[in-house]
Amino acid sequence: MTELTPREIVAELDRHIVGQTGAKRAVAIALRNRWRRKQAPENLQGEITPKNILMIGPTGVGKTEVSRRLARLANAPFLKVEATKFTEVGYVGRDVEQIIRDLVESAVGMIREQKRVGVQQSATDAAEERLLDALVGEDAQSSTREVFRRKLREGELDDKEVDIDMPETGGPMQMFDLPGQGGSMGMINLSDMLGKAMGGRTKRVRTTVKEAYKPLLDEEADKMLDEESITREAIHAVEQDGIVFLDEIDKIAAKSERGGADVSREGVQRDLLPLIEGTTVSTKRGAVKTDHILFIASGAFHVSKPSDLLPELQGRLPIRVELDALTRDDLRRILVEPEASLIRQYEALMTAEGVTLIFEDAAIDTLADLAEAVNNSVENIGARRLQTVLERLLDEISFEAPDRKGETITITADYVNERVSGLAADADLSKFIL
Ligand SMILES: Nc1ncnc2c1ncn2[C@@H]1O[C@H](COP(=O)(O)OP(=O)(O)OP(=O)(O)O)[C@@H](O)[C@H]1O
Repeated sequence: MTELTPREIVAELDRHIVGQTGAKRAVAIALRNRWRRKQAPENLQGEITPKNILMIGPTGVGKTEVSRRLARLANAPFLKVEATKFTEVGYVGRDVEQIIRDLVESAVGMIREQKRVGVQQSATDAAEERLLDALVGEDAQSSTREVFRRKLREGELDDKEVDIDMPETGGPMQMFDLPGQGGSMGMINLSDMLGKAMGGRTKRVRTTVKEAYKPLLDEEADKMLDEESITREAIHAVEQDGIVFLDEIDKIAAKSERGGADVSREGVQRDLLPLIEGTTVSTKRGAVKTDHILFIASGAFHVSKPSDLLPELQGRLPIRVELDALTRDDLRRILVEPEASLIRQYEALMTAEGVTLIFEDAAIDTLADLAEAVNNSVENIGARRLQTVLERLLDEISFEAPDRKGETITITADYVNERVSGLAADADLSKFIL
């Protein structure tokens, strides 16, 4: 749980996202409120539910990015899902609960990863001991063992064959759905179950030291990780800190009088309601309460309006923030200011080839001008346009880079014009290439 103040959270987000102060402030308050709730008397904590957010703004202006960065900052489980996914053919009501199941799985991955780091050293030690057992036998003199340990660490024994007991995997994972329980809730991993029941069967295999090392390391690490506590912590993280980003909510906002597809859209809204209001979802890892999960819904609302959403849903998304369309100056700043800006990414990629890439200021100006022009003439896809324009600009250099090791390549405005302007001026070509 982060103890950052809203101002500090906004400052952190500023390192990655240009502008959009309203959205940054709203998510910063939402995150701080979580910390505040934890300070409140226990009997009140259950009553304080998150104030969910509705982000309104065109595509590619940073709605997802603000939310994703917030989640990363808070070390919170995060899931992005498109609301329209649930209007598709074959959709059956309860499927929206899959959102929570997926969130739990992402939290399990996150917690497992954190814990693996913690046991890395002991797992390495244990794997080494097992390899030494296989190499010199368990009863060897300690001096012999140490000689082999040194050789092992120096890679001298990589190709030596050893017999090692490995867990029996029993082929591909066998999963089946328990009838009548819906979705993957009833999903049981048979090999897990049988493995546990039989105390984890192993099989002796002959392999090289090098081949054996990684599986042994994983096995030892997993032995040290307690699955139950991973699951428990994951569910706790989802319930207390989870963030769900519901994209394209505007596309399921429609008055139902028109029938057909609209009925299905309203159906999805009705299905989403309990999740947002707070319910308990069954997952294969246990029950998950959704009361304190933060929902950030987002949409462009070009055609529909937030008031076209079901009143109950409107009430559950009380915080409204508008994100601005990106101006030419925003696009220019996005090229250079974020810590992992596209330009820095390309420079790093070229550095890997021994090529130094330098962008002149005038070149960056021209790139911003062109991105804005194509956004205006073809379709406004916001900052995503910078990716297509830069890719086009640099594809030749990217291709040739391995032959240009040691060179410094300066990107000038002329080079930008030469590579991209012609395309940008031709709307038909731009549609395909930029
Ligand atoms: N204001 C911004 N500052 C820095 N980068 C941005 C900004 N806006 C967008 N980007 C970059 O553009 C890409 C698309 O942004 P993002 O995914 O946030 O779009 P979005 O507003 O959520 O759109 P959509 O609703 O279509 O998903 C991302 O790579 C993001 O880093």
